[in-house]
Amino acid sequence: MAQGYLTLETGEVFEGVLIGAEKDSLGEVVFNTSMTGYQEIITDPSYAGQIITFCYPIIGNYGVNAVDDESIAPALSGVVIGDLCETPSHFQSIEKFSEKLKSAGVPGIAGVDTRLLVKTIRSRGTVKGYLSKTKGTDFAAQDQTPFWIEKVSVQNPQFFQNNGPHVVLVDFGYKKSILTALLNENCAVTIVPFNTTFEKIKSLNPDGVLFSNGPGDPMALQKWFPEIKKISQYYPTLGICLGHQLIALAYGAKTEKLAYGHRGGNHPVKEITTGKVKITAQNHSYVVMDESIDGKVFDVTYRNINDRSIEGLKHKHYPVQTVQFHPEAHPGPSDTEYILTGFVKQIAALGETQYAVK
Ligand SMILES: NC(=O)CC[C@H](N)C(=O)O
Repeated sequence: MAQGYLTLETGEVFEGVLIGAEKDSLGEVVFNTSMTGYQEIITDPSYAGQIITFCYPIIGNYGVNAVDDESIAPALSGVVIGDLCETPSHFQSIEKFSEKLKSAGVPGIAGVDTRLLVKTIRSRGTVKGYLSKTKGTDFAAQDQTPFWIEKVSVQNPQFFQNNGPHVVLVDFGYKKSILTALLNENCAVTIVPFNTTFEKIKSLNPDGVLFSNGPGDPMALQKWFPEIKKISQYYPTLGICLGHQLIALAYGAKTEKLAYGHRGGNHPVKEITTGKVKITAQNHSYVVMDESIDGKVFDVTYRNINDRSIEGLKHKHYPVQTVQFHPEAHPGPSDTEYILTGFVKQIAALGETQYAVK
């Protein structure tokens, strides 16, 4: 295996051996603290454009299976790991982690002091990094931030027949587990491209709308905020992660970037109404700013225990709720699965009573 380097924009260089696809890569270097779930993490479309550092030291030990991918193809820019296991052991394993990276066209670097790298990101904030056989790069010349959502969203609507309520899933880069959770509740689901208009959604006659997770800065979708607002005023709506941020923005709130994001499977959030703490799966850089919330429009439903950031909103008049964390889990705990099942129950009940605005 060839020697390689991860050069940070701030000048630090980390050495290791190159794995996966043989190509140079530029990305935002982030870290995930989950102890398991590397397959779900690399296939989560929200990581598009990012180089993920796995904090857990051994990666690859249970291989890669045929069922846990969260999307058709990984969209991330690279991985950084400590100890790569090339002798996986698990009854479902069909290939090695390094083989998966290679076939998916994802470059990586192993044998890195990931603890030091994570400490560096924690002190510097999220920085860009360059993965290559050689040290360094001209970041200014390399730099361009594509509109990732366009690359990961479906091109055309996809319909899944079922005998329960009909949910339109607006795809900014949805995780398969969101679809699976809806199908498990017997929902019929239409997945639509991120730029689907209110009128088009109306023609699909849904019982509820779910705005998915997705990569990048939610402000990149600014021109769609009026459509998002209209849709959520007309249909019972759930927003997950990017979907949460978009709904908040559509109603006039603001978002900001965290120093190094929340990514992992053990983020504690408090449910305000009950005072109960749930352990959640998270993967985000941006948060809705507290002071930007209009208390006449939204109630804050969840808060992060570690930094008190907003983790959920509920509209005061419309049946609209949003969560910054991932109730569909995968990877991570399913403490908050009730949010998805509750949404389906809610739209089924509203459908029966002829939801007033509709
Ligand atoms: N998982 C997500 O939907 C992430 C949302 C957004 N891209 C962020 O980083 O904050």
